[in-house]
Amino acid sequence: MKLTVTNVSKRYGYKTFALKDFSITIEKGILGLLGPNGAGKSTLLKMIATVNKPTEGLIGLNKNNIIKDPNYMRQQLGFLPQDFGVYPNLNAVEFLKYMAAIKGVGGANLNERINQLLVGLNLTESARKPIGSYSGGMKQRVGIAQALLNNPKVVIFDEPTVGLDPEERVRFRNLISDLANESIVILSSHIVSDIDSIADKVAIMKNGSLITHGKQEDVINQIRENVFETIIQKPELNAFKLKHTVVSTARKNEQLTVRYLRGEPIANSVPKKANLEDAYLYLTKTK
Ligand SMILES: Nc1ncnc2c1ncn2[C@@H]1O[C@H](COP(=O)(O)OP(=O)(O)OP(=O)(O)O)[C@@H](O)[C@H]1O
Repeated sequence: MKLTVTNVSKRYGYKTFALKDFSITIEKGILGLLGPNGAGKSTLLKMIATVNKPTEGLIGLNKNNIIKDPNYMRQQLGFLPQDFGVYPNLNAVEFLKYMAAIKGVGGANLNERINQLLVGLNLTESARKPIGSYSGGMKQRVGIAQALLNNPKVVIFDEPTVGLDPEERVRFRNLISDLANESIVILSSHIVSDIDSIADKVAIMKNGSLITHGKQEDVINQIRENVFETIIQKPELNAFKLKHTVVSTARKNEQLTVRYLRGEPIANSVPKKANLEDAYLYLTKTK
């Protein structure tokens, strides 16, 4: 399995470039796609999922041009779009059967597959209730289930963990880590903690461009000497933020322990081991 995005641009109207000359090669495993709002993540994922077309460039799957032959991708694709909608009057089982029919998934194993997904996503108790009565997180889990119905070889989740509580996030991680042995799994988020414990590789985007792409440890290594901690007085925080990118603050009485990314080094700072959150902020905010 090899997905290649080559010099892809997407322009909306005359001026807005959602994606600019974007290239990436994606192989089996989990890729975390990170970027702030408007970076172009959804635009990229929709084009890979063949529901939007590039203005320029090529997208290929195993050397097949999927812009010309979208069905090659569609046959092996599972997609959870960001704005996924459900039919509120159907229950989860009915909805999954409906989606299976549309995708052309059938056969003797369908009921068993639906059952597996309902168990894997903790939906069995509510499976016979109309989806309209579900919480946002439950609807999202139905969306995840429909993406996995056809045992896809390319799985695209656009912001899959939106609305999921911590326990469900863990469940989601377990579910997709098995998939990654055989498939390309791409998940987008602007929340680093959704990605760092799960993704083999990460790609960081900003303003329609790829800033970096690689194994997590290699991306983190790029900024390894730029993370510091220091203690300041609470009223100093705003002035401090003008000079430095602050990753986090912890309050201790009137003092703050501040984790920050180096602009200019300041006295009494202690170097810290960088993590993916630091790298993401460094690469998207300080450049
Ligand atoms: N249909 C459209 N028409 C015009 N502009 C669009 C359209 N879709 C996206 N854009 C613009 O393209 C840019 C990238 O949007 P996109 O939704 O791909 O970003 P994103 O990284 O997914 O952001 P978010 O995290 O907010 O979902 C934004 O400036 C957005 O306003």
